[in-house]
Amino acid sequence: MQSEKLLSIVNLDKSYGNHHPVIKKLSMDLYAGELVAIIGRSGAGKSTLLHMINGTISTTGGDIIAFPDSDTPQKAHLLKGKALRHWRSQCGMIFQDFCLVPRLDVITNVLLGRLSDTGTLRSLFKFFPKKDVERAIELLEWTGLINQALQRAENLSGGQSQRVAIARALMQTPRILLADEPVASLDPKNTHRVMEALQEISAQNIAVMVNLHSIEQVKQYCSRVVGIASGEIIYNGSPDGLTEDIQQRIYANPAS
Ligand SMILES: Nc1ncnc2c1ncn2[C@@H]1O[C@H](COP(=O)(O)OP(=O)(O)OP(=O)(O)O)[C@@H](O)[C@H]1O
Repeated sequence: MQSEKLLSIVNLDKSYGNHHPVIKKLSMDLYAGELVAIIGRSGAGKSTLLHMINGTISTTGGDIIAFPDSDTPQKAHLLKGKALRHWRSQCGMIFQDFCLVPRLDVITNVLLGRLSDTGTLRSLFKFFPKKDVERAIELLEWTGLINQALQRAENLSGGQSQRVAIARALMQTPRILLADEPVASLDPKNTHRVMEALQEISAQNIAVMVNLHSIEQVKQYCSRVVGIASGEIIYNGSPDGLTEDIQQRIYANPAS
């Protein structure tokens, strides 16, 4: 049975100001349960793509359709205010530098994933509904960090911090998780734990889209890979089909 299509990106364009376009007529779909790697040279447009999906960077042209086959498809790139906040709760994001609040304890950092629903003031005074606290505990158990729940986030290692960031993103029970170079600063052991966590998330029928720099990681963990060069898709398919020739085209110097 075909998985549910969660996202349809159609002829997406992006230019920053009057500069050359960084994303050009890019089209791709995303399905529930996939772990899709986005690869390409530095500057190829990978982060820009993820941020446009999440609504933190505006688009210049084209469409990002959320839940295209549902009864209520939405143009995600046009959402504002409450509707945009709701989309971001359905489409979580994690980053290379984790973006935790260092002086807050680990469990509060996870609970901050519910900020849009809880409200800033309540969160500041650590008033969280019981069901949210129970969910945060569950997520910390899953990430193997329950013993660190009351430690300040600033005392965690990079790998632990990234797992907390993942738990925080999962607090909203998103349908899609976007990960912008989540293992770029991690050692091999922590990279493995984070990539395994992303695999487990996709196995829960969540679509995961991850920017990666290592072909080895793509082949080891991902179900599909999209190779981008200068804002255009060069390859979209199985990691096994990523031949030397295709890799050369993806990583070719744009000036050559
Ligand atoms: N705010 C901005 N204003 C102008 N140009 C920008 C801005 N953000 C990104 N760019 C440019 O857009 C292009 C794509 O950048 P982007 O960060 O999306 O690439 P990337 O593939 O994620 O690179 P990396 O792997 O180094 O993170 C680059 O040429 C970059 O310099």
